[in-house]
Amino acid sequence: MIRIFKYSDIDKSAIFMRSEPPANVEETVAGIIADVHENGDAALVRYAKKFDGAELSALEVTPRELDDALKSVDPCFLEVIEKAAANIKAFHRCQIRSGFVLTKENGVVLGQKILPLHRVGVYVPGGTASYPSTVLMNCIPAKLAGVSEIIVTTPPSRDGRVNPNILAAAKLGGADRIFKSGGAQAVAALAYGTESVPPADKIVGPGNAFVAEAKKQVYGRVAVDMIAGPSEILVIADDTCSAEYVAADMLSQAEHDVLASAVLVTDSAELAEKVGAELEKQLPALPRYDIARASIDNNGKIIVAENLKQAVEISNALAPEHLEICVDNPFDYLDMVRNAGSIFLGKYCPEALGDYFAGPNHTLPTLGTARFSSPLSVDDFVKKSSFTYYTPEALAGVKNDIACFARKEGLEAHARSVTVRFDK
Ligand SMILES: NC(=O)c1ccc[n+]([C@@H]2O[C@H](COP(=O)([O-])OP(=O)(O)OC[C@H]3O[C@@H](n4cnc5c(N)ncnc54)[C@H](O)[C@@H]3O)[C@@H](O)[C@H]2O)c1
Ligand SMILES: N[C@H](CO)Cc1c[nH]c[nH+]1
Ligand SMILES: [Zn+2]
Repeated sequence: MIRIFKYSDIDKSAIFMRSEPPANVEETVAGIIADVHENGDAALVRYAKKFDGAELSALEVTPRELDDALKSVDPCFLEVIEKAAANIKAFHRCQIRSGFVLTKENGVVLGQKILPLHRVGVYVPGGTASYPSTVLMNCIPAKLAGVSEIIVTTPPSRDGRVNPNILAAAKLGGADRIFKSGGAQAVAALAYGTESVPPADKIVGPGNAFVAEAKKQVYGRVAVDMIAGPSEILVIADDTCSAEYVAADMLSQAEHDVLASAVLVTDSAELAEKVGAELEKQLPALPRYDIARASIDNNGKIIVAENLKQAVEISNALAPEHLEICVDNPFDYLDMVRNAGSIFLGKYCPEALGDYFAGPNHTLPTLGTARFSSPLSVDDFVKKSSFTYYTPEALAGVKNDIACFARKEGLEAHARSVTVRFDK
């Protein structure tokens, strides 16, 4: 049963506490990373057996496997992912930035170049569900940025294959190579490289607590996008909302993971009770009942606030991955939102729209990291270089300033590297 809190009456730490990851996740992940670093492919094959129940003879998906899989995919599904891909492309195309050049009258030229990353690893979750949508959400912005090589890695199913729908999305999204490896071991392979898996410059994509922890641990050796861990939804709703819709939206994220979190913040004690009852009504019909049940019981919350302004403040403090503002005038509240990965406005904007179709990215910061992280975007797949050009006359005009600055730092060689050009 979900817990209902009255905001004014309770200890705030109970509200702001996040779900605890499994015990020893840090040590487990550190051990797996060290093993993959040392033993390469052999460790990946061993973990595929241990965690995914798959006996692998090769780690990479072959062109033949890809072709066979594509033939087996439902043609209606192919049409759907093509429509979704078009929406995702249209949205992310607006994120493409070009460099700039600043020229001054004295001949100085300054500028910034934007360069795509060379090789990117995309983690596609596949433990308890399969996520072709994640393939599109990660490969499309990488492609638009101009990444040269996109490596997808995802857990194999027990028969040693990759779900054909994932392969179809990988083909559509422009993935260059696909590997059968999941969890912390896949992240380690992308960070260090193995005999089969080439090391990536950056690892992107969401995953469970093991994947999120592994990305934290390899950060520095490679770049990572963000902590995109177990899914979260926070719904702000008033008494004009349908309890049925609100409960359905909460369950849509609860079903991802026992560690997922679904929260309702409302100014109506009546809606709070109704949504609590509605969750109980809808839960038993879900095929992923056990996961959603555990998520709602352990991490679900309904918070009754004094008014909707306070509801937005509570949401800002929680910094959820997804925020739904289910009221009649949602745009009235948009400016007050400070921390949220992706915001869904109005009563006909269930979060699943964003998971699959609308266009904005669904790889989003979790665990309160929306305070400082952004949704995955084209920006994640580029880096910048700046450039500077000075004429002799322009350098002469600033030589004394630079020499003065360098000497104040005690760096005589810096000063001389400028003045030497004018010593004769
Ligand atoms: N934040 C986002 O943008 C976003 C998007 C999509 C999905 N998600 C999240 O991705 C996650 C998907 O999780 P999943 O589990 O289905 O797939 P997953 O691919 O993330 O994890 C499966 C792998 O976890 C590893 N693992 C499982 N138990 C382990 C253990 N005890 N010790 C070591 N490793 C272990 C195994 O290697 C397994 O292959 C969910 O939490 C979902 O909420 C987040
Ligand atoms: N809600 C997930 C992000 O937290 C994304 C997703 C993919 N498929 C379904 N949902
Ligand atoms: Zn989802």
